[in-house]
Amino acid sequence: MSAKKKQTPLMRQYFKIKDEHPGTILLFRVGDFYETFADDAQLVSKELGITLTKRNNGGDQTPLAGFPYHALDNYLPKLVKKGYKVAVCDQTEDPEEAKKAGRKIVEREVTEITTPGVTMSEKLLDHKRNNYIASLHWDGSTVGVAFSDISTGEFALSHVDEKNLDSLLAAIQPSEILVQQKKKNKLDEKLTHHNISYIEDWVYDGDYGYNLLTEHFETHSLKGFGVENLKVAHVAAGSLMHYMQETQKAYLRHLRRLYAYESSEFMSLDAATKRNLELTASIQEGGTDGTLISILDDTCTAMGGRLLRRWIMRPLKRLKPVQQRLDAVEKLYKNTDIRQTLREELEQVGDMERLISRIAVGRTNARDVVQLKLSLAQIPRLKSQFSGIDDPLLENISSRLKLLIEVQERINTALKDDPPASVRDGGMIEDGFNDELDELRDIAKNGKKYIAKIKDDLAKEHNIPSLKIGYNKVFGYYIEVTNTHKDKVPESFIRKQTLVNSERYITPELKEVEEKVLSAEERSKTLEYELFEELRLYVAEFADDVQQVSHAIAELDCLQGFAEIAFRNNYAKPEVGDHEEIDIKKGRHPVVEKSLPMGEPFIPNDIKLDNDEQQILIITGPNMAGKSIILRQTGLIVLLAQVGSFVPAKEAKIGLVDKIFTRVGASDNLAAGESTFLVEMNEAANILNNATPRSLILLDEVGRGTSTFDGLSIAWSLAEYLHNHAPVAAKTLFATHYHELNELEQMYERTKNFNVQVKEHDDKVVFLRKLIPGGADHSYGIQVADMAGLPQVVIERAKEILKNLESHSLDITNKNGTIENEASSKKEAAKNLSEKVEKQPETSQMTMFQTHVDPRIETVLNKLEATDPNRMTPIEALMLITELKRLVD
Ligand SMILES: Nc1ncnc2c1ncn2[C@@H]1O[C@H](COP(=O)(O)OP(=O)(O)OP(=O)(O)O)[C@@H](O)[C@H]1O
Repeated sequence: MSAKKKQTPLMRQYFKIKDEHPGTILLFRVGDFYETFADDAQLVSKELGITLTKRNNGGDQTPLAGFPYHALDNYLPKLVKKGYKVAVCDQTEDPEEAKKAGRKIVEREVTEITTPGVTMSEKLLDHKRNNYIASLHWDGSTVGVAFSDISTGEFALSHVDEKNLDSLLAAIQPSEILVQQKKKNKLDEKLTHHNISYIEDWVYDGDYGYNLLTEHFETHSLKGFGVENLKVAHVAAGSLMHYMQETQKAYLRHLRRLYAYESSEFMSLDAATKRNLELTASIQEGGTDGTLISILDDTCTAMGGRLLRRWIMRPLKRLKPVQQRLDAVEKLYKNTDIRQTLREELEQVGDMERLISRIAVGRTNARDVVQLKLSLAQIPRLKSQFSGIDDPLLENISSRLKLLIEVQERINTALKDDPPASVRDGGMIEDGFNDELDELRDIAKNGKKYIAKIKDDLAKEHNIPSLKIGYNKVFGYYIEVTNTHKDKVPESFIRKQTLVNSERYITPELKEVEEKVLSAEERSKTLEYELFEELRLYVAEFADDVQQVSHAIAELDCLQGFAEIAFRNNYAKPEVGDHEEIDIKKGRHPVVEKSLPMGEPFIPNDIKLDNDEQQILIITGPNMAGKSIILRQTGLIVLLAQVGSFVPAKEAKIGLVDKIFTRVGASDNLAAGESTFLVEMNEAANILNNATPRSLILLDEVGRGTSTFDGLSIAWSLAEYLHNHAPVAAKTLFATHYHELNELEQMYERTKNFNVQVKEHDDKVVFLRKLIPGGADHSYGIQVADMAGLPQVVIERAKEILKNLESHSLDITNKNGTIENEASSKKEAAKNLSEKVEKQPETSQMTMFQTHVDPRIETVLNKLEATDPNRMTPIEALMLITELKRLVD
């Protein structure tokens, strides 16, 4: 609303600035308040629960909502957490200056825009996770991606094929994504679930982006960063740099380098797999309870915590770096003393990575700088721990731990150990650091002493023992005399103020001293600020070094964390190799084993998968038997191994996996507004199109989101496809309630049946949780329902119905002949069935589905069998159809 009619000068200024910052809430500083007007005021008042009032605007009443300036740190994060962008507009001159220059209102400028993806505020950042903003640019099916975390200085570029974009975004989980305005109505639906900011089209034109980057990095090209060839990503990176500069309004001197993010270096995990494996967020509440990271994070620093999250989201795919991490973990695992000391030292390291970012950009104070110094002081202690360890990765980390002594010393001599939070009020700089400052401080201090002396002298001279000297902003130092002694006051005192019980005066002598003290104090505050700025810029010059050290510390922290967890939770070092076998002995689920009720042991299981004999394992077993847990623990063990961690197993041989896919049938995706079954099928299609022989596929009751027959058919043909169609042939665990799938074992040589064992005792099921070869013959669904406490009458009735269904299906089976009746051996049976599948799909379907035949079909068949159409009148035929219709309705 930029009203063009008569406006007050203040409102005119407001609307001008507001128009210059579309899409943001403008917090407009007026005196001691941040105000919002018009539509912003309505919104802010609703979102923050603050009062909505009105302000006179040239006769009109403009809605107004505001809060005191000191509440900014409280309210601003609340708005940004709700997904808004917030621009802070400050007064950039003293009202006195404005008056002198003949301006009616002070000048104002937007000093910072905070958005979900671009912030340095500790109130908005989680110290254990990166806050990424990504930028996308398309060229055909190639997507140029740039992403950055401005709070740590990371800035990466990548090219991905459009179909892999989901996986990349799942790995970085950006809080905000930048897209060119003209793509607005053409975005893929998956992307629209992200927080998207649309950027003006011109930013994507020509060399603008590339030039912005080379200007910032002060280079002629981007060759030195190894990203020169990522042309499409240059445009994305340019728009990202443009956006970050526009919002931060500062020189981002801590963005020191670009790097190429090679998706091909990392195992691919799409968003659904990350969700299903509950890596960093639980499916139920979205929190971290019950997630892999909640078990695995034993890092001691914020930087380590963030890196661990990145590692978990991007497991490695190449052997050498995996082995290097595992070897380093082993060294630290075996060396408990060193590990414990390292942990103690790491506990003392602050978040250097974010400290240096704030210092570099200028959103900082002396406390941050002192904190940085204390963290740097830990480096020699960390380094000294490595002397006894012979390990290439740990040695490499040690060599990257630069001591940065000169920075520490400079901070040490410049700053007091416990400086105040404000940088404008003095008290930060150490005595003896700057001569002029020492002199000014002396004057201020002596002046105060002198004032105390004046007080004593006056009290004595005029015999007023209670005479006081005070200070306020309005008339500076004053003498205060209570009414009891009023008559003793000499004429030389100049009266300034009358209070209820006392009078206040000044004297020329007092004013003279005051002038000296105050100007010295003012000057020293300004000088302290200047000295602090000088120090800040000096420290900022080391941003790159501090970042490198931070990365080394983060890596060390993750490795020691893995070692500590392995030690505490009894994990084993996996044997990772460049082969195609997965052989896990006594594997456990890292999260479930920690959350079982007291006294209930976790039952470990073996899993062997390969590309020759056991490519597809069909896992059956009753509800609650533990099928899903076996699938998930296999996925997690493979993932942990490729992250470089020990694994919850007695032994594990892991052939490098390039992608893990996990699908759970009928998973809820109502938020996305899609039918659960459609989602399930989309996901299945995605697997078949992307899996390779190196992939691991975990299918948990896929197909159950539709009718039994459809579901079974889909599950069956999925398994067939995975077995038969090169290049898929991916290792697959298929948990299912469709016992019919067990027939696949007879037909396809690399398919094997397993079941999770249970025992029946007094009509109750006892879960043994053991995975054994062979298919399950029973579902025990009714017994499980009984255990869950369904009313007894429902259970009894269910048993009756089941009996009925089973006897009907038996009849049909007998009519068609069972596989066992037709064939003497299992092998032959398989051959028979496979022939049927190939030659006579209808017959084979009957065989496959026989235990699920609807009893109504049988009735219909019986009726038809007893009918001779040649002997029926048209009316009789019509009546028969009506009767059959009634039967099936
Ligand atoms: N190996 C195990 N040792 C101990 N408890 C286990 C084990 N596996 C599973 N459980 C327990 O059994 C519960 C059910 O396991 P899970 O969800 O895997 O069953 P399921 O066979 O997939 O069931 P459904 O078919 O109903 O989905 C788990 O939540 C866990 O508490």
